[in-house]
Amino acid sequence: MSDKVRVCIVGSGNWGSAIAKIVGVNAKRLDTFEDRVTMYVYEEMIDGKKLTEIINTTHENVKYLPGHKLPENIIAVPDVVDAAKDADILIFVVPHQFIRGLGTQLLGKIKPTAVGLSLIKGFDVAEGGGMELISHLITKHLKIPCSVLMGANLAGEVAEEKFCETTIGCRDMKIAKTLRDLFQSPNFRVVVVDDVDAVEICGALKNIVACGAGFVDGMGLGDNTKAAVIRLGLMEMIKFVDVFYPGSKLSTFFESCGVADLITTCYGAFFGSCAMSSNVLILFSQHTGGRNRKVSEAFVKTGKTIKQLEDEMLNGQKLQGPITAEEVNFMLKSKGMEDKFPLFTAIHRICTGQVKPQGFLDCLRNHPEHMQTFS
Ligand SMILES: NC(=O)c1ccc[n+]([C@@H]2O[C@H](COP(=O)([O-])OP(=O)(O)OC[C@H]3O[C@@H](n4cnc5c(N)ncnc54)[C@H](O)[C@@H]3O)[C@@H](O)[C@H]2O)c1
Ligand SMILES: O=P(O)(O)OC[C@H](O)CO
Repeated sequence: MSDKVRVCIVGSGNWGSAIAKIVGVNAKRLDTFEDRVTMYVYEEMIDGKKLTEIINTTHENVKYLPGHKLPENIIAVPDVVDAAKDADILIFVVPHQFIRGLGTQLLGKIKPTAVGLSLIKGFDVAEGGGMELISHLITKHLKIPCSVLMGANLAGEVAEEKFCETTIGCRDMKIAKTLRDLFQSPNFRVVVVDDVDAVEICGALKNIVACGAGFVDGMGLGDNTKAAVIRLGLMEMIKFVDVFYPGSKLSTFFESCGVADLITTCYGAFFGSCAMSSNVLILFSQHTGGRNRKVSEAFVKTGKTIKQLEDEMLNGQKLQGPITAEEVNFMLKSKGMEDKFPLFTAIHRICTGQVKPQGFLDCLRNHPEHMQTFS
């Protein structure tokens, strides 16, 4: 790369907007980068005004990250090609179901020397029952190398500048420093590793496990049960990487993208507050944390479908866990391997109404992890 590095953020949802706060500040602060950072915004009308115009005048994404100012050098652009065509670094951060469509629009329209960085947690279903990593899909379609950034990073907390860590899985260590510098801040600490596929798979699979954690909360089971879900989920994540992407390192699962992301997504903060009314103490409590956990808890408590709850609870934000479970199941089924990943399989069946949430306990009880044999 020569001259100043130009950056484009492809996506402006909850995470895209939170990361724009950090990237915007760093691009302005560091001489290496061009100040102006473009952000592709999927255009929509909010109270009769275009979201891009609102962002460019008020510097707030009032729909997906209300209450937080974006740096003024973040420029919202409604056309993805206009936003991306001059960029040296393309940060992909859209819900994974939209990446194929955007890739098609960008084909042949970006700099051939550009590099990609995917913050997208999910998979793509390949023809014939296989699955493709989103970073591989970006490389295949756009002919650019693509690294990944995944971690225990609830967007709201990152936007509030609460301390956290993240993991960059970098394909080419020559650009590791540039990528690290673009994201690192006092409260967003970056560790770069070279085990790229495992980093990405951790980010995608933890969303399935988060649904399991939500079921446990919905059924009123305790923290011990949830810890079992997290542990069995982690074991299936490790096995998944071992079987389908052999050669990865166990240490990657101990980075922010692994165990730490599982914990933050499956727990989330529990906020309590109280008030006095007619001498009666009223307690209010609210679970925040990950959307997958939250919606899955409501799924058990209300009996509504995941789609209904996504529409009702998330104001346009998108769930990744249930569709990732479906994509993983599609592949496991086609390979006759559903029983090797019983937790992922049960979560998919519960999300799609094939099995009642109460059936999840049977899955935990009968998990192969408990079927030791002794000679
Ligand atoms: N939100 C988080 O806390 C968080 C943290 C880390 C990683 N992630 C991951 O980042 C990715 C993006 O998540 P997010 O939270 O920024 O998004 P989000 O859930 O807020 O999704 C909404 C976004 O999708 C856009 N959109 C809607 N329809 C579209 C279409 N047809 N084409 C293109 N875009 C469309 C909306 O305009 C909006 O920008 C996901 O893979 C997610 O798992 C999210
Ligand atoms: O809100 P979720 O469940 O999509 O999770 C958000 C992030 O992935 C947490 O790291």
